[in-house]
Amino acid sequence: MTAPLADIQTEADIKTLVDSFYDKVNQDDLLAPIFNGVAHVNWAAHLPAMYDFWSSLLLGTSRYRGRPFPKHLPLPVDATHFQRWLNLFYATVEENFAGPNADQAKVRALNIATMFEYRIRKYNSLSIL
Ligand code: HEM
Repeated sequence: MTAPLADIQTEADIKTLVDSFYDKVNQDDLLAPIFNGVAHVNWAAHLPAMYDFWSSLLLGTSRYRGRPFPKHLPLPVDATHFQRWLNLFYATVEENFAGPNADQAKVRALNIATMFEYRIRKYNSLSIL
């Protein structure tokens, strides 16, 4: 029998979550070209920003002070990309963790992805008028 999974509780857990998630993103046929081909993401800077982001949301550390939405607005992404992003994120959480913070991670991701997708779609439809 395998041991039950623990919840997301420490900075090391946040790092596991973020690193495992972006490993999946980097192997994904739909998302990897956006991160690497379109946005040319500097992973050495992006990963620490994402540790801060998830640490703020899940551990209440308030370390993240950025505004993520503007970085997403110019990207060529639609609901398909956000659905894939969520699938990979949920899979990462469920492979590694279980508990209230793990559930919270999925809820926050779903809410933010839904809001980003809506705002990008709205912006793109208005700009062709
Ligand atoms: C289609 C899905 C998504 C794509 C393709 C995407 C792509 C990107 C890219 C290219 C960046 C900029 C990295 C850089 O600074 O070079 C970024 C930053 C970021 N993304 Fe996403 N993203 C997606 C969804 C999400 C979602 C759902 C969330 C939140 C749950 C999120 C949170 C962030 C945050 C916090 C940053 C850092 C912004 C900063 O530097 O302050 N992203 N993303």
